[in-house]
Amino acid sequence: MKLSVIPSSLTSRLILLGIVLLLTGALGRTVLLSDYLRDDLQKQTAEQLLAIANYVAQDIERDLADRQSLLERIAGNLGRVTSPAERYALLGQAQNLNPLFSQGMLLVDRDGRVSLDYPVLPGRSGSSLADRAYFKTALAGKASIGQPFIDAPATGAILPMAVPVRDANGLVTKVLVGYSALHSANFMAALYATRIGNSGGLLLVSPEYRLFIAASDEGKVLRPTPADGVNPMHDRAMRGFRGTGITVNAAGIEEIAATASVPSGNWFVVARLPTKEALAPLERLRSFILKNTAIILPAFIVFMIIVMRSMLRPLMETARRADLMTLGEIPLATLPVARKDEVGHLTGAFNRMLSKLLESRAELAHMAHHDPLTGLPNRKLLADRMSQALARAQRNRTRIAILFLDLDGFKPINDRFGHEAGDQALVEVARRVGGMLRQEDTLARIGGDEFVILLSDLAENAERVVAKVAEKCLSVFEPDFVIGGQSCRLSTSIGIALGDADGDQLLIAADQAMYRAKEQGRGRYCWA
Ligand SMILES: Nc1nc2c(ncn2[C@@H]2O[C@H](COP(=O)(O)OP(=O)(O)OP(=O)(O)O)[C@@H](O)[C@H]2O)c(=O)[nH]1
Repeated sequence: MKLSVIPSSLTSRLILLGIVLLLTGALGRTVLLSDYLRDDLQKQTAEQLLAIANYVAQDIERDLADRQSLLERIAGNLGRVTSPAERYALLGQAQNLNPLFSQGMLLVDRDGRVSLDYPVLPGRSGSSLADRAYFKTALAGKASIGQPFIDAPATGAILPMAVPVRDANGLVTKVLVGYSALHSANFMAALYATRIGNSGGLLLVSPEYRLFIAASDEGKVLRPTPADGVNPMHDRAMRGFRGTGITVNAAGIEEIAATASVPSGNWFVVARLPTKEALAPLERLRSFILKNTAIILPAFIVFMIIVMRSMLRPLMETARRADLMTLGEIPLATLPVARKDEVGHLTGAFNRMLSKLLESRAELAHMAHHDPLTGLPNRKLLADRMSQALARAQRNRTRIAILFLDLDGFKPINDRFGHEAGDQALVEVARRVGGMLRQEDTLARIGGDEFVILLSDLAENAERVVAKVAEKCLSVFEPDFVIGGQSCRLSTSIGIALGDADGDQLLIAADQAMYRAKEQGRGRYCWA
């Protein structure tokens, strides 16, 4: 990802990250759930279809068994009567008691000719069934179910069933045939009417005749089954496979299918449902998650903006105040630590850094205004104090005094005892002279062995006061100095200037007066 597309604001980045996580989460959930649920749904659908197929197959099996046993009972009774009228009455009675053969019953002679039909319908009596396989099987002494056929469009497909009629010796004398309309209410009407889902349904298949015997889809009834190779699962079912599977039907639609046997008819029931429909809940779940995410997203963004702003407010405030400090719009000062979190930590660190900065700034300021050896104010600070004192003097009609001190014969001390010993002597001079001054007076070191005393707010008796200070100053040099372990004498020459106008002029005047003191023998003071 190019850096330029990442927003520079932390809030925007976190919101962007949140959106990415939210979308990834939604997408991840959709993909993972889809995979997990797809298998589950397919398995569950297959199990349900198998249960339906088994249930329908058992129902048909029972219907066939009921019909066969009814037919056998009637055939048994027929064997005991001989006159056509009695036989007709017997058939009528049986039909009235249990109308399982909705299209009636036929009594067929051994040569295949229909000798009796109930109810009497045009064209049936006298017709021949000699070529029908079910007739031949029944004639051979075995109950049989024939290939369904359509007699008249109104009745739909009819299923013929046949049983042998035996005489007292057990010989097959006739064949009793029963016709059931497949879609009659007490037969397979339910199968015809059953839909599984919107586009799924049931099929009853005869592998023997390669026919759809019954189907939820009326258009398939008595139509040939697909050719081999068109529908792999159908091919397996035709070869005897019973169970569940996923296949592609003749129309090219993938479907989940389950098969169950109807042994009496040598048929099998297929319960099927297009996979797309079976997995529809998955699609609904997917679109629910995506819609949900689309609804949540704006709320999430608003929530994130509010939370981020509230969490980052102290940070923004810290940055704002730090900006103002660097621009000099507010004084450097520590910031309040509002919270004990990372922002609080950062603010604390900022405060500590600021303290260090203030300390080193104070140190620098001190260094800029003080003599590093003696710690006394330097020439710059002296100039500041002089200008302040002069301003006061002009305001209050007072004067200031400058006492310019230059040590006498300091060079030989340096030469004799070394520079370090000379430094000690300078520090001692600063200590002694500084010690005899008042708090409000200023002692500055402005050069190698040059010191200046600034006395301010002097009134009428200025000369007397200043002279006294100059004398005291000379007196502090009277005790010997211990330099390099040896006692030495040290003195100073002092030039004094009094005034209230120009500080530089006062300094020059005091300096010149100091030179005169040197000329007059050193260890004394001279007035400018
Ligand atoms: N130890 C030390 N010596 C310094 C320092 N700054 C200046 N000096 C020395 O102080 C001396 C001052 O020179 P001068 O005032 O001409 O020497 P002086 O012997 O006092 O002469 P007069 O003022 O005429 O009495 C020089 O030798 C400088 O090297 C310092 O910080 N430490």
